[in-house]
Amino acid sequence: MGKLLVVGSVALDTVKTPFGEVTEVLGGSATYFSTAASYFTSVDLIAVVGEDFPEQHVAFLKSRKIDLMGLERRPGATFRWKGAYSHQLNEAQTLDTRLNVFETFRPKIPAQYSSPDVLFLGNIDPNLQLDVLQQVKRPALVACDTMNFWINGKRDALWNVLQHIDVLIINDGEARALGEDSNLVKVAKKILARGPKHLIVKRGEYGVLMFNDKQVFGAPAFPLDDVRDPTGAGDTFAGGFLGYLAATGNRSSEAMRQAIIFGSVMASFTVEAFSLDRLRILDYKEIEARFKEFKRLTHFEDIGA
Ligand SMILES: OC[C@H]1O[C@H](O)[C@H](O)[C@@H]1O
Repeated sequence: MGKLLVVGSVALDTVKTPFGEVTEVLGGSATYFSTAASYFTSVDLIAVVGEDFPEQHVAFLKSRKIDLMGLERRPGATFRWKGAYSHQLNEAQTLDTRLNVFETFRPKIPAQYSSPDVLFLGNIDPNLQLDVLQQVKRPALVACDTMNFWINGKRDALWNVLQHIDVLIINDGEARALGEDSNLVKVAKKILARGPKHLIVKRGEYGVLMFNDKQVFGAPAFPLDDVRDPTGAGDTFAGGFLGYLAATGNRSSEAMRQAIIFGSVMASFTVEAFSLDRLRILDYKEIEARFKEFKRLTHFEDIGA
């Protein structure tokens, strides 16, 4: 089982969707990512929280066997995010962001974490992503996320990061902004020419596309009776995807496709409830069962010669 290192945010979220609202619940990109990945492999987490971060959340992350040696607790308040969704549920409207201790976060990689098999650089300043890369022995697989704020504000630093990574995992809006084109196929060609071997484009309810120089693979989002809160779905996808690849150590195109489906399966559970509430009560048998349902959902016969 490979070691997976993640750097990103741990937050307290206040979220409103047409199906309810929650206040100051557990959130953050690294939280969703590491919880999803913990169903497949062992995870080391690098993040920062303030003095006010509830002990029960630490206990939850520990219960998932996530290594928290790299979870810094600093004087001040934990990062807070407030968002709302319309009936569309595809895009969050950010109502308030309080970076608090996250504003001065400078990830320090403990010696014990410095040789991961897989590294996920969550959505932080690209200069910090580069700094993390310099602190570790080059893992077999490096993936990263980003957002429009960095695409527009620190484009050169971001392109520099992309030269050093294997997989870029972003949503369709971010991909179009980075590739400066509305056509995702053209965007993928542009981005792949600049470094990453694979580009994964998350398209919310439309699923996900994976591009590399040989092929394109697509998976739908799993059709669900109840979608209550899409927060963290993309991070959960990345956690399932990289968790599975870290666990198997296999980088074949078959394994990459399975990983896409495991990522989609994990994201489909996250959106069924607010915060990490569905992931908290998930067991591996449910993950396998939904993986198999996915296979049935997307299977069709060849028309023959
Ligand atoms: O990526 C999801 C996270 O982004 C926002 O920053 C929230 O903290 C939320 O949990």
